[in-house]
Amino acid sequence: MAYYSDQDDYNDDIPDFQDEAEFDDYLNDEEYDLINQTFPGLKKKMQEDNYVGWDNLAVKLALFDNDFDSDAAFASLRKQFKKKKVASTPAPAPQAAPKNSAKKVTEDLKKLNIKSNNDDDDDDDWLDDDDDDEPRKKRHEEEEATVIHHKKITVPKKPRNPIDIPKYLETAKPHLSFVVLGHVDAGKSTLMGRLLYDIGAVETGKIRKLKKESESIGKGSFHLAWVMDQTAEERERGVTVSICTSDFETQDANFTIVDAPGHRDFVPNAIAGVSQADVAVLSIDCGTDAFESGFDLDGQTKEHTILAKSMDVNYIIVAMNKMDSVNWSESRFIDIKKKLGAFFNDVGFNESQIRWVPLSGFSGAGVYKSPYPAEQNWYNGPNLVSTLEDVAKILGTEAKKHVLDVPFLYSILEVINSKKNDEAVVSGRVESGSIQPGESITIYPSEQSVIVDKILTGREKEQTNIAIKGDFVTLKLRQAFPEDIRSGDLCASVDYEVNASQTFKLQMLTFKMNRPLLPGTPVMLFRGVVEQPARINKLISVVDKKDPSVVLKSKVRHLSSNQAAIVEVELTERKRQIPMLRFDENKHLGRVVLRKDGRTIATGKVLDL
Ligand SMILES: Nc1nc2c(ncn2[C@@H]2O[C@H](COP(=O)(O)OP(=O)(O)OP(=O)(O)O)[C@@H](O)[C@H]2O)c(=O)[nH]1
Repeated sequence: MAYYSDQDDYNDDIPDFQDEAEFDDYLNDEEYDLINQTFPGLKKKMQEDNYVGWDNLAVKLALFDNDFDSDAAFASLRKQFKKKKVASTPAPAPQAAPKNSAKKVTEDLKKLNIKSNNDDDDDDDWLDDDDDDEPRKKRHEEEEATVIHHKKITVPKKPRNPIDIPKYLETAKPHLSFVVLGHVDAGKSTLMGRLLYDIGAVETGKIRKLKKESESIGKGSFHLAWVMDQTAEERERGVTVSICTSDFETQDANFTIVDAPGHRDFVPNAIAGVSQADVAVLSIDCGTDAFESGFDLDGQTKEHTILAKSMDVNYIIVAMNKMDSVNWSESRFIDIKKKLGAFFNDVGFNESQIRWVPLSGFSGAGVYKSPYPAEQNWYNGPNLVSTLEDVAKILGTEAKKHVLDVPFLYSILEVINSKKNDEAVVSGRVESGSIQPGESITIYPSEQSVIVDKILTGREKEQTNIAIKGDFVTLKLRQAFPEDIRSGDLCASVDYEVNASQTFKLQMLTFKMNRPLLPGTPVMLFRGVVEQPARINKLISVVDKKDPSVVLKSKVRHLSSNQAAIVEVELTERKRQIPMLRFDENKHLGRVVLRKDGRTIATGKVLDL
């Protein structure tokens, strides 16, 4: 009886299946049921025993050829595929082993991301981070000890119904993602609730229900603030949630609001949110003294703004909120604009990158359709939605330059449960290039090559034939091992190589620090929605902030606040690596943030892997 492999011919009776979906379609109902009963167990066994090189189709064909007898199918698969060495496999005794076998085992372990016994990294170093990071520590500990590498292909599969991309780009609506930042109680949730409601993204019935609920607990004004949370709750949740997104559409553009749950008082979540946003909407409470307390004392507004700037967010839209509470006072608006403007300039935003919109999230004036009241007779500029549309057009034109002749890169933000065997459903953001149904992609770090079966977009999750840079889409993937996919994983064109290096060179800029930064310092490294313990291995040089090619000092013992430097960083977590990219490969994915003791100490660009 013939078994499937890349090289073998099939048994004459069975057609030459292109992929698993085709095989599933070939089965009659009874066979399909039998496959579904036997396949998960056998697949699990292949994974647990660390067989490599096989795929779902191979397992299914083995079952089919062996009349759905799992033991017989396993016996045949064992003949075809080899096991990969894992940590529990005892290394050969040193005296009996060939000269370089220990090195080989270590290398094999490295490939599998398994911490070797010889590894003297102290993963607990980073435990001195403050309590803020406690839940994350737990998550790291709970993660599986290995990343199983799967079958990787390098020859791309063509789209099922190819689209003329240049033509598509001429007419495609721009897409803009934005994160809402601001001090506690600055009116962020009310503003977003108002926006979604006025735009028609929330049904009136739902708002009525929320209003009733909020009034019943004496917090009538909260119904708008609850809209975002309710939308998030109703989504089908996957195993990991790092950020939530809400989509809405206007005549001129598509938008995604990025919401990092709990980011209000938890900077790491704000980092995750900012990392997925093209622009930041900064909500400022213009109420008497409220701005001053948010801006001067707490500093959250400042830290968020600095983070946004250093993470490639190049536009800031200032929602001058709660203007109703100061009777739409022009002088109050001017006063705050002056103070904040000076700070934005210090951070590196120039005038053309900042928009100021007076509004009231509560009444809706200045948000979308509601007109300003008579007292506001001094501002004739666009409202919040028109401002967002303007920026979407500018950035959309820019994004379209990064669609053709560049690799497809996609950050997975959420893994959504799927009931189907071998189907993974993921949501995330296209970081560069484009994707169409039928194309193959590889997911890192598990290196599994999968087929994009469907692309879903927008609030209604409608099917689309293409997604391009900047789009937030859900991908339905076939031939996948969903159990080995996590939020933070990276998808890439199959002919694009993503490096798995644990050590890399970083050009970084230090923030205000309490203590100097020494070689060996343990830190938490944030890249997009993932974070990993890391260590500053070497301080290579101090460079000029404006021109990093100018070395100011090459023997560096420590780094102080506000310095630009080239350093070597090592990821000390061996359990699961971050697929890294250089800054020159992708401006977004090649950026990291470093935190220590609950404070952001530096941001950086990955130079070399
Ligand atoms: N006067 C006035 N009050 C507002 C406005 N927007 C929000 N508020 C009130 O300000 C308070 C805080 O609003 P939220 O929307 O919950 O603020 P937030 O920034 O999301 O709050 P956190 O999530 O706690 O950071 C609530 O009591 C709101 O009713 C506004 O435009 N005008």
